Amino acid sequence: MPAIISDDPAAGLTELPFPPVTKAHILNCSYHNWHPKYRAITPKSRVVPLTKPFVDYLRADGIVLPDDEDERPEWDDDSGVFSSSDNIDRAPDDDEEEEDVDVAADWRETHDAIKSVIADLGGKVVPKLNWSAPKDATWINATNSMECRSPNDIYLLLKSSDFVTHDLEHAFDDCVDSPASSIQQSEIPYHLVLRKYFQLNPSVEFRCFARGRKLLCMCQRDLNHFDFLFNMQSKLQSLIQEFFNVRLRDSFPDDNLTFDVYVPAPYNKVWLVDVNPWAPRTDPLLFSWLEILTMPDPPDMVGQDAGTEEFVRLSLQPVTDTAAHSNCSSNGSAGSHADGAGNDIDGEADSDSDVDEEFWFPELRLIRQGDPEAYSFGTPQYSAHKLPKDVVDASQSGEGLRDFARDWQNVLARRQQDDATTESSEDD
Ligand SMILES: Nc1ncnc2c1ncn2[C@@H]1O[C@H](COP(=O)(O)OP(=O)(O)OP(=O)(O)O)[C@@H](O)[C@H]1O
Repeated sequence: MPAIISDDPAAGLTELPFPPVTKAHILNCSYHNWHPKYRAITPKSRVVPLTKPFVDYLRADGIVLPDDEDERPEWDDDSGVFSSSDNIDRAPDDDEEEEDVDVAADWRETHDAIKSVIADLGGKVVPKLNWSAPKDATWINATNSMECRSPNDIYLLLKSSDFVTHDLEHAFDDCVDSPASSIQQSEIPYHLVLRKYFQLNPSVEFRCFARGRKLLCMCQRDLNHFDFLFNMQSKLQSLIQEFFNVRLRDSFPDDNLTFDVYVPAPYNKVWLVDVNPWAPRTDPLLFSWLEILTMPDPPDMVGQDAGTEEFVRLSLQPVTDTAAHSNCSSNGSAGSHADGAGNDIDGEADSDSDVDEEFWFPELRLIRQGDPEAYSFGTPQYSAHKLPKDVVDASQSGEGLRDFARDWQNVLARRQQDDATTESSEDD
């Protein structure tokens, strides 16, 4: 019987066709490893190496915050938020007198380093560990965001985040290296990344996927519909493609990677925000990994692929934003072509004379108005990581961080008691 030949690249696959994920690849995507090389194209940040006692503190159950007179937050009735206040005159309560233990005794230097970096970066920072930011724990922060003004804000976020716990406990999960031959989880050099806080516009954050040192596709990071993006699609495609070719393609140690960029107004410069592993753990957002992994290779564009010179020529061409083609939106096909003037001409046959003016761009997938992707994010993201309302209420009780930790213990104790009561009444 003749073999059945299918055009579907996914036919017959029983699992996602990822190349083996190595620890070296995971480590290459750790902020402290890639940042020194890309410092000039990354928003301002500092990296604080973490000592084992500090990492042990992050790993420990429960949230006990170090006593730091400088940063005791104060509830402001007018603004309805906590505010950091220096030298708040506050008598210790009975509990404090009893527990005169310095939580930070073994990592006071790290604590002081963090404090001084916050000051150096203007007093407001956004933290992350080697790979992950505590995006799932913003509910616990007084600002309801990742903006931190004190070391204790940072500890509270990091210790409440499942994403950070993944960095601490599961960084090498699913890596193929033999356990004996390479670095162990316990030997990972952990670093705290502190990024200078700025008002970041989520509509112009994009996740990009590069395979075999070629940019395959990209999409919005924020899963809402932004109409204006459709008018500047080809400009964004060419900017990000140029950024990748010039800045990352030949310098990143691995052939495959995903990376996040930020393209703020007036949309002529690209910033590198993050590098992520080419692995199932990285969220493909508007794509599926199967779709990305089975996407055909981008064409070898003579000239476009040759390096920076041709890209200067490309970026000097006026870009007609309004000509953005619908094929590059959320249901578009992989890749699109643009002529020398930046107009998308996907799918059109060109005359021979046009051929050397043609450029291929990776697909930029956007959320259209009414897209289901947008609907499902009507509720806050990372909702799987949210906690019960009473825990959230305790965090916002207005009495400060130390009191929150105590309130949380009370909530847990009350829940245990309730459970015990329910069980005993069921037994009856
Ligand atoms: N300097 C900054 N100021 C304000 N917000 C920032 C700053 N840097 C990053 N952010 C926000 O934090 C978000 C998360 O940052 P980042 O991408 O580094 O986290 P991550 O945990 O690696 O995310 P993912 O798991 O999606 O890869 C960014 O999408 C951005 O919106």
